[in-house]
Parts: sequence; structure tokens; C-alpha cells
Amino acid sequence: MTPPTRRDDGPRILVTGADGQLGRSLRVLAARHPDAARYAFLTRSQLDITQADAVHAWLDAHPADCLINAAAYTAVDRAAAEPEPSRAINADAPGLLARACAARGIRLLHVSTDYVFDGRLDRPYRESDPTAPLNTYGRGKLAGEQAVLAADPHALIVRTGWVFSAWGGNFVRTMVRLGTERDTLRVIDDQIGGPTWAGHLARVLHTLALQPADPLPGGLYHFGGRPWTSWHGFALEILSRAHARGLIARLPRVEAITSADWPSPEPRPANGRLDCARLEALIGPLECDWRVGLDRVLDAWKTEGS
Ligand SMILES: NC(=O)C1=CN([C@@H]2O[C@H](COP(=O)(O)OP(=O)(O)OC[C@H]3O[C@@H](n4cnc5c(N)ncnc54)[C@H](O)[C@@H]3O)[C@@H](O)[C@H]2O)C=CC1
Repeated sequence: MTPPTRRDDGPRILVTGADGQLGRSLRVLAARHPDAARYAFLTRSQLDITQADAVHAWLDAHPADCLINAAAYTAVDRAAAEPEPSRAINADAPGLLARACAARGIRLLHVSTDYVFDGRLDRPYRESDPTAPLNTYGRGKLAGEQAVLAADPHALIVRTGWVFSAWGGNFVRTMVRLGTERDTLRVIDDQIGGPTWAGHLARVLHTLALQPADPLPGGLYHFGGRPWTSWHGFALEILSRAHARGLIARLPRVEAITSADWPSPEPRPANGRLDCARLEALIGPLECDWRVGLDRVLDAWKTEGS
């Protein structure tokens, strides 16, 4: 088979925050599809998105067709104690990127969160539903969305939730670690949502980056994993699949608890389900079964450990 050749006319796509879960998943995808686009990946040490001069200088020196902002401050509980960096990264910097992109005709793809909602609705959230974040992180991300759309109505913002991957800190990693350390785990059962494999999210952003300019309506889109579950349901699935692969020697007992039993510095919405119909209407059927992603993550860890 002839290896794919790099297309010189494919879109030039810049990715900020390239060392995070989404950034690393985009790297994997770009390496698999070298013919689709010309990607450049920028870690925080290469481009700090809060630094206006650096952002403008980079974009002037490296013309791009699309910028995927995978950079964020994602430590939800720490955000309350550290409002300054979380605000600068999640609220102010996206506005700066949007202004810089709008001025140069660059398509901005920004990522936000289900935590912009209060979770009180009894159905999956649509893009048009009113926002009412319960915590500092959610308020910062909402301010970031508003700044992006004010500066660049053509920008696309993809809200997602419960992101996991083989890299970084996430719920899957925590469950597998605790599963090796403890006989009993207590996991919240009254918050429901859609765990999202960062690999699926990366595919959505890659597809949006490759979409022809017209028609591509800017604004808000929802993308989250299916089937919906609670953290408790997700934990059971993680542990049983990790156990089946020998990553956990003995299955721990998993107690279902309520959010009230697990006080955390920052409240979370009870309902984080996202209705993805708008995105599906734009780019077609979505691959979003988190169990597929979970198997990929656990297989990667098994291979690393063997
Ligand atoms: N992790 C999750 O469960 C969820 C994530 N999201 C959103 O998805 C997107 C991707 O999240 P993840 O990949 O999970 O995050 P992550 O925390 O794994 O990665 C974020 C990356 O941003 C980089 N970064 C931080 N400050 C920066 C700065 N000033 N300049 C440049 N880079 C900077 C970090 O070094 C890190 O590599 C974010 O917008 C996040 O808010 C939304 C819902 C849930």
C-alpha cells in the first residue's frame, strides 16, 4: 500500500494546549491522517494563550486556517481558591484568541463544558437552554464562551463533559488506581452525564476543522458520550473492564452515595446530559460510545504495563 502523501493544500490547523487530554488525542489523530491537514501543536510552554503579544506574534508568523483551543484551566475544585489563573485562561484568553482569529480570518474552534448549566432540567440540555453555572470553573467557561461569540460570531464552541483519555488526571485513572488500593469505593450516583472519550471529541473537532467554509454556522454545539450514566455506573464499568484485563487484581465493592455524602469545595450539576442533535445535523452521525473509548484507554494501559 502506498503511504498517504501530505497534502499541501489541506487546511493549516493550530492546536493550543497540546499536552492536555484533547491536545494529545488530536496529535494521535493527526499522525494517523497526515494527508488530511497540516497540524501544528503548541504546548503551554510554546504558546501561553493568556499572553496577547505572544498570540499575535505566533499567528503573524505562522498563518493558519483554523485554531483549535484545547487549552484550559480544568482543576474544578482548585478554581475557587485560584480564581485569577482560572479566569485568565478560561474567560479572558478565549476572547483574545477569538479577536486574533477574527482579524485574520482564522476559524476558531473552542471547547466548553456542561458545567455552564445548573443541571436542574429533567432532559438533556440543548444549546438554547439557559445557562446558570454552579461553580467557579463553570462561570469562567461561560464567560469564555460569551467573549468568543462577542468577538467572532463565526467561531464554533463545542460543549462537552466528563472527558477521559489515556493521559493526565481523569476519573478512569482515579478509579483504576483506587481499585488496586482499596476493597471498597464510594462513588456518587445522583449526578448523571455522558462520559466523553477525548478521542471522540478530537474526531469531532478534526471534522469541524475540515468542513468547507460555507455553510458552517458558528455558535454553540453540544457533544458528549453515550449511553448516559452516573459516576457510580461509570465506575462499575471501568472497574469490571480493568479487572477483565488484569489491571485490577480483585474487584472492590462500589457503594453508591449521593453528592451530599461527598462534600466538595465546588458543587456539580446533577444533570450533565448534552443533546447533540445540532452537531449531528451539521456533520452527520456521531461516534460517541464511551465504552469503546474506555476499552481503548484500558488496552493502552495494559500494553504499557506488560
Ligand atoms: N476534562 C474534563 O472533564 C472536561 C473538559 N472540558 C473542556 O475540554 C477542553 C479540553 O480539556 P482537557 O483536554 O481535559 O484539559 P487538560 O487539563 O487535560 O488540558 C488542558 C491543557 O491546557 C494547557 N494550558 C493551561 N493553561 C494554558 C495557557 N495559559 N496557555 C496554553 N496552554 C495552557 C495545560 O498545560 C494542558 O495541557 C477544555 O476546554 C476543558 O475546559 C469540558 C468538560 C469536561
